[in-house]
Amino acid sequence: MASKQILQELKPSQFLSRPPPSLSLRFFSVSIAVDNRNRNRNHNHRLRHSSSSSSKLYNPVFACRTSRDSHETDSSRKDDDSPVHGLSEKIVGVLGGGQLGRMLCQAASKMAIKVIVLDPSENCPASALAYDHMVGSFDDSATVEEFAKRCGVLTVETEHVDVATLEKLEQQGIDCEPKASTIRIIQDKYLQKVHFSRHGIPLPEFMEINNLEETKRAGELYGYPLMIKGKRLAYDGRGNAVAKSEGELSSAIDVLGGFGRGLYVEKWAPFIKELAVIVARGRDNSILCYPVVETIHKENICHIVKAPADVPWRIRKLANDVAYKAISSLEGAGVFAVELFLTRDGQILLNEVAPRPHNSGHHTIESCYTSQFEQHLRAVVGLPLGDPSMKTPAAIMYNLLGEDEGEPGFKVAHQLIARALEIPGATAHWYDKPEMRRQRKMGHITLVGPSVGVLEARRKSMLREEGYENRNEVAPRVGIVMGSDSDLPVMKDAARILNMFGVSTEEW
Ligand SMILES: Nc1c(C(=O)O)ncn1[C@@H]1O[C@H](COP(=O)(O)O)[C@@H](O)[C@H]1O
Repeated sequence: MASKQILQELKPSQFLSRPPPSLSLRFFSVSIAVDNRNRNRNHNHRLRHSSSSSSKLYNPVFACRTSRDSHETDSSRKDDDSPVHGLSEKIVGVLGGGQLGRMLCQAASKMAIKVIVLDPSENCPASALAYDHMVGSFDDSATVEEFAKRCGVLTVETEHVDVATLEKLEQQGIDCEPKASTIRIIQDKYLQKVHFSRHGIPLPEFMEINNLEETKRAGELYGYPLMIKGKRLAYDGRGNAVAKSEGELSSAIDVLGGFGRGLYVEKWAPFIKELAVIVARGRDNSILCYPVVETIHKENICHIVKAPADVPWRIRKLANDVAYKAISSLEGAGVFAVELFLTRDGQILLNEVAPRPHNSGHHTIESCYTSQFEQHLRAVVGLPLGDPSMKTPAAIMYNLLGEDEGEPGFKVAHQLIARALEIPGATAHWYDKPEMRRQRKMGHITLVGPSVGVLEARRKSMLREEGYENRNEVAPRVGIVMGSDSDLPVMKDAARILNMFGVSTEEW
């Protein structure tokens, strides 16, 4: 297990060995590393991984604060063991240390809540900001058990964790939020579908497939295109394949790794928009929903999020109701993301749920009174949930996906960030992943401002998309207010005309 000290030694040279392409971004990266080194020196906190630390494990606050050297004096040890006085004394253990873990750490620092992460990569995005980082696999039973002993509450930033161990730990009294039962249901997308259909949540039709014959029968029943999905370990588009005809079934199944990995099919949902709702549940079972957003995917990966979604009030209400009902059927505290399809005929169907903060909620950092990350921490430690409403009229989140491998990829991303920094209302988030890969989520940019239309123009200008060089920010949005039901015929015609001219409307 690497100690923080080793990481401190590694990080600066790692920055130097990969010269960032622009001076301003170089400063950006280095300043974070330096801050962190100072912070760690001040706090002098490290996980002790030997069994000798077990005498302190009953107290999660003290468990992480073991003294640096065996020859330290009693008084320094006493100081090390003094209780923390953050907004919660619980140490939050997070399985996974990717960008979601990193943003949890950022939110935690505001409240002086201590977050420790378990992640196999020594320089994972959360490592530099976590109170501590245990280097190890969140899919390895012994490691998860060892890690859990040091936490007041255990949570996840990825659902692809060893759930059997979480169940065992819960039986031993370890507090997991959300509950292991929830992770078990969600990490298997087929089980997820079975669970939600049993709870009356509207879904695309689906069925398990074990061989080509069954898949062909599903194709006859549901028609084409047919969506084929892996049950487990599917994320960021990996694990989904579309067969446009019966002839494409075999190759789609091969792409997914064959029937051995566990597959199921879904009837193609004729959606006109993809929507998402972040839902928070506190330990007291109180539930709050964030505003409905529209998500735009490219090659199955989230690309753009628009908040609030430009859909009629009735659709927003329906989306909220479905999301609320779905999350009510699961156990445990935290934030959950509910991804939805809006179909041509105005139905809302559940696509899938994540038991953690989610890409569709990144905009909340700048646009909502309580970000999804702060909310998740509040929920799992048992603080009151915060206000999820938007404090800006609109937000757009744009993912910085790897455009190229290695250095050329860093260069493209950093050039775009440099342009984003000149846009009013823009905030750049860079996850500090050591390796650049095509389509990998490397960072994101959030734009906040007066309307989604204005922000869309700013986003396009940032990307230098054709026709937006002059920052054309005219994008009207008309509110339709009815005094009484008798206004309906007139208002309906007004809405139809506005729609004909591509002017977005909102009914109040
Ligand atoms: N993108 C997702 C998903 C998902 O989409 O299912 N689950 C977790 N994450 C975030 O991505 C990181 C891994 O990112 P990389 O694959 O780029 O290393 C996780 O640690 C979590 O923060």
